[in-house]
Amino acid sequence: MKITVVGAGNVGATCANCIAQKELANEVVLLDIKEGVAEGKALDMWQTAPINYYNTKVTGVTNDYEATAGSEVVVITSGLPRKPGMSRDDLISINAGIVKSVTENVVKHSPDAIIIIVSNPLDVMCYAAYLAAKKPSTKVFGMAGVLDTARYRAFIADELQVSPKDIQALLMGGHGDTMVPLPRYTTVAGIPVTELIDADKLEAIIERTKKGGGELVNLMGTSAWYAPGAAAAQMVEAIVRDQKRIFPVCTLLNGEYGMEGIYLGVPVKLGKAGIEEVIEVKLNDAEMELLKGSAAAVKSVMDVLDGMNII
Ligand SMILES: NC(=O)C1=CN([C@@H]2O[C@H](COP(=O)(O)OP(=O)(O)OC[C@H]3O[C@@H](n4cnc5c(N)ncnc54)[C@H](O)[C@@H]3O)[C@@H](O)[C@H]2O)C=CC1
Ligand SMILES: O=C([O-])CC(=O)C(=O)O
Repeated sequence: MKITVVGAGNVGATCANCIAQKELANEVVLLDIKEGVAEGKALDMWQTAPINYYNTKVTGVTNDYEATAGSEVVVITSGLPRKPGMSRDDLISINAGIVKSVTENVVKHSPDAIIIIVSNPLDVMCYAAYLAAKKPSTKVFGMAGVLDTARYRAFIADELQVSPKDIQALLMGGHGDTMVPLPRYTTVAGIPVTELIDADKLEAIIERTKKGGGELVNLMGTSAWYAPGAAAAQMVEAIVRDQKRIFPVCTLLNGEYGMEGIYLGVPVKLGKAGIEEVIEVKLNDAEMELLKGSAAAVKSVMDVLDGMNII
């Protein structure tokens, strides 16, 4: 089995490395447009195989989609990351064209592949890839919620001084500052988080989560990669091992949550077929208002994409 990661930058290389270390495929192909970069990073990774004891062959190519042919899963990370002072939405003018052309090339060589989008602005890049791929939306979706809930769970673990393994959480909406962490659906080893952390502290954690990407951009001058790469690899694992994991994933809504024709983060079941089920949890009025607000923010960026007339 072959898995391709497009974009051998910070996130793509990290994701490919996680996939190889978990031995999720026989071969991982890393593709980039920058001459030699994917080849170099793949070679460097492959030289960790004798140290980290894995067999997955990692190869790198410069824009050669022939080498990606027959991939079962393709992760698309190509595109610009933001710099301090920018929002993810500011990336649309460049990244929309990149995601469109990459998706077309991917589908040409791997028509049956499940495509996971990582490039930002995430929700709208999923929509762009869906339009370019001309495939069912169950096979074209995006990584954001796994990362955003991981940040939220890590902050809760810090606050309570407990293992991050014991924090379960749900977060919905777009991958922007309007995302909706849901404390009512957050537990610590089954205990509602609201019984363990007081409301003010929980609110501060929620606010930090919503701006979690920006916090890292301000620290590093570019955006995060360890957790994003690992999060995308965890989605790949759920698919190739048919795990039926329940993750928040950016997916096209077809009436769920009263919304239609918009990519938004909601809980789904992820397995061999891609998105096997969209799960509709009950939201109270306040939660629903927040979700609608987040959807409105995504919709305004979708309108920018439509105005670009590239797809
Ligand atoms: N969905 C999420 O939660 C997250 C999304 N991101 C997004 O992921 C994207 C990648 O971020 P980084 O890896 O940090 O950036 P990076 O700049 O380190 O890597 C991007 C790579 O894409 C390559 N690339 C550009 N155009 C290409 C094309 N047409 N074909 C193939 N490769 C191409 C570049 O040469 C570069 O190596 C950004 O848009 C960033 O905002 C980053 C973190 C989390
Ligand atoms: O913040 C960014 O620009 C990158 C990203 O999506 C994240 O780390 O959540």
